[in-house]
Amino acid sequence: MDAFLRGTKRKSASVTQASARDDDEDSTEVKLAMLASLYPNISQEILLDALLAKDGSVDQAASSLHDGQMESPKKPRAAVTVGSQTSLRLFASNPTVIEGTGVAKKTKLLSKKTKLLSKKGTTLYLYDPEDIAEHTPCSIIHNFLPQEEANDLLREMLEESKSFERATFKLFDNIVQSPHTSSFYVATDAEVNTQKHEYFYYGGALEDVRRITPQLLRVRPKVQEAVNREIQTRIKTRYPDGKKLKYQCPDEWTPNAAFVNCYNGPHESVGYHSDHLTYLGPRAVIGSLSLGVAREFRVRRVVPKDADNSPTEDGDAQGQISIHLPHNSLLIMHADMQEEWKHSIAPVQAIDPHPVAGNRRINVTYRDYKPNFHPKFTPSCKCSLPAVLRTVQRKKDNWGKYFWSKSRLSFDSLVNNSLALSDLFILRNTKYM
Ligand SMILES: O=C(O)CCC(=O)C(=O)O
Ligand SMILES: [Fe+2]
Repeated sequence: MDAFLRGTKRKSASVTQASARDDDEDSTEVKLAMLASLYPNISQEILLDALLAKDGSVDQAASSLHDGQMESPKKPRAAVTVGSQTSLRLFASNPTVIEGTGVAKKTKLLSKKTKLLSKKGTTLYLYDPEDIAEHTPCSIIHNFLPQEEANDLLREMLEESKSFERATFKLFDNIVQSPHTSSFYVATDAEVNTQKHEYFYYGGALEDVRRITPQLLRVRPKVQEAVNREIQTRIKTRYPDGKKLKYQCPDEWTPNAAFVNCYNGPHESVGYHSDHLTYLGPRAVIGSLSLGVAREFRVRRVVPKDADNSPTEDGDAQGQISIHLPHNSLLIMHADMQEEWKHSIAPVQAIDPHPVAGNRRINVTYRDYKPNFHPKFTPSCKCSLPAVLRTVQRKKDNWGKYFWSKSRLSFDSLVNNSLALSDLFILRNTKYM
């Protein structure tokens, strides 16, 4: 397997296209990039296995690789196919697999009351919208658009993606490239200009910002309507007392920007991350439309640790869940996703080609950039670079609190660079309470 992050020694190169993802101290992508720069000849898959085996510790993974403890996996990993659901039986404490295994058949996998558990070190595969809503902070709508509309958007984005580039960011002296290509779309020329000159993503400005295309525009109100409906359902059915979460914006979700990702072939991917909150604000909701080749969207909860570094819940709470994302499905990442979970698109050995897209998957993430998180309100750190809005994910003390952190041009220690640790944004966003 090709290394999916390429570390190229280019000391003087500037960061050309940063990412909208929040590659924080615990980002798998950054850790993999560090390992890849230490072991450029070892495949991404082995590096990932080493990281997982050492609970995400780069140091320990590096020494196990150095000592030759990690071997190439003997068996290739399974391809993403739309076939039968088998894994769920391993995880459900009282599984009731009722019917159906085919591509198009709706498979009712669990009775509603069944307790579903993911296990540390294994992956729980979910296909059914009810299961997904129950066990993750996401909901999914299959066959979201009329078929022709989905294909029109897919064709348009396949054409656009011919000129997409890999996001790059700087890691030590290396320029690291993202393992897929992307571009960013906003509504007006003025917004294109503002995005290029005022917004700041992971140490750099976006160079490739485009005006929204006819098909992206056509689909946008449908996404808006569906996402707002799903938000209300989520609030009523899942949140404590049927009330929105603390800090969740009460206003209608209004998509005004879209990141579009293209994954060309089975090895293109994106590592575990949470999305940047700096311009979306706390409790961000994202509408993510998948087109073309079906891929797996993997999610896992981030369980905070005590002061003595022991997890506050048993390890299984962090088990990986895989959500199947077929062509024309709309996944909604709800308000508890970016703060408490991480997500990724895993590389696979093989894919089922799509009749229109061939080996490509297009993903459109519609986002609501909030006016009161405009860059003019973003505080700067001492070195006068704009700060980044983050939440405390790992430590039980202060867990869930928001803070403005120094933006890292290189891989610094996040904690030492924090500007403040407080609910400070509330000062100007009281309605979020
Ligand atoms: O491709 C996907 O489904 C996810 C993309 C993603 O996580 C992102 O753009 O931040
Ligand atoms: Fe993301």
